[in-house]
Amino acid sequence: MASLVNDYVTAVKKMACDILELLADELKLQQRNVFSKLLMDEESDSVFRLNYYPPCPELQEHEPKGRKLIGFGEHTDPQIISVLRSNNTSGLEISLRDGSWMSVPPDSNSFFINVGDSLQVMTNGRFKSVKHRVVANSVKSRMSMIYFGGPPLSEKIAPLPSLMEREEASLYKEFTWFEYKKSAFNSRLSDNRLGRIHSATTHVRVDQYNGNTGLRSSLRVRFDWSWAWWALRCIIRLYGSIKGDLGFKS
Ligand SMILES: O=C(O)CCC(=O)C(=O)O
Ligand SMILES: [Fe+2]
Repeated sequence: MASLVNDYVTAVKKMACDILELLADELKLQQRNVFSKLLMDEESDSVFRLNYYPPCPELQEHEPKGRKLIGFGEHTDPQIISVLRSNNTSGLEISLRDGSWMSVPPDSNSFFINVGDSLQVMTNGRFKSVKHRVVANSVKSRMSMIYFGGPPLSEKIAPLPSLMEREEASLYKEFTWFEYKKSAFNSRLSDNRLGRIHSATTHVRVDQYNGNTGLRSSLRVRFDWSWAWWALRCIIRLYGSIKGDLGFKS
């Protein structure tokens, strides 16, 4: 199993590097490995994560129309690039400019690539890290696996001087990846992290993240208050029906 995961991560990392080199070409950067070398570095702080979202049958039955239960709250990925693969269950949504959410069609034969916050900063906003979330599915479980390609902890992240046009203002202050990760623990998942390091602000305070370094795999289901509310209502309903079975009046 461990070697299967390692083989998968090695292959996906290579693909992430190829994509980053194509992006560097697109930006007409002479050093086409300027992004990919951060993932290739021995000290690269990359993470591999498995997410499991159980089906939520109660959703269809009881949720008022239009309301969605959240499996993974809205956020942007903080690293450089994320490569996601899922089973054929829908749930992933991206936030559009007007604030509405668009569903990403599930496709177990495709990869979904996300620009991370660090790439947004290095490109001075030319590439944007898009906000996304996962909503619960009422009938099928969703599984996803994501490779998050991150730089070494000590790497300084700032807009690339070779990219900046004359007189172009740097939109972000420089920070190390370690600082960004550390401050991640002190904020909420949905916080606008990059807003805090915008060069108009007076200090660098960075944000959220699952702080482990190195390769890591984990299985988890995100906690969200809407789930707690839903669970509470299930318990109340269950309690009501048990009382009924036992002959109590509800
Ligand atoms: O499970 C998914 O489809 C997305 C999960 C995600 O965005 C993440 O783990 O950062
Ligand atoms: Fe994500």
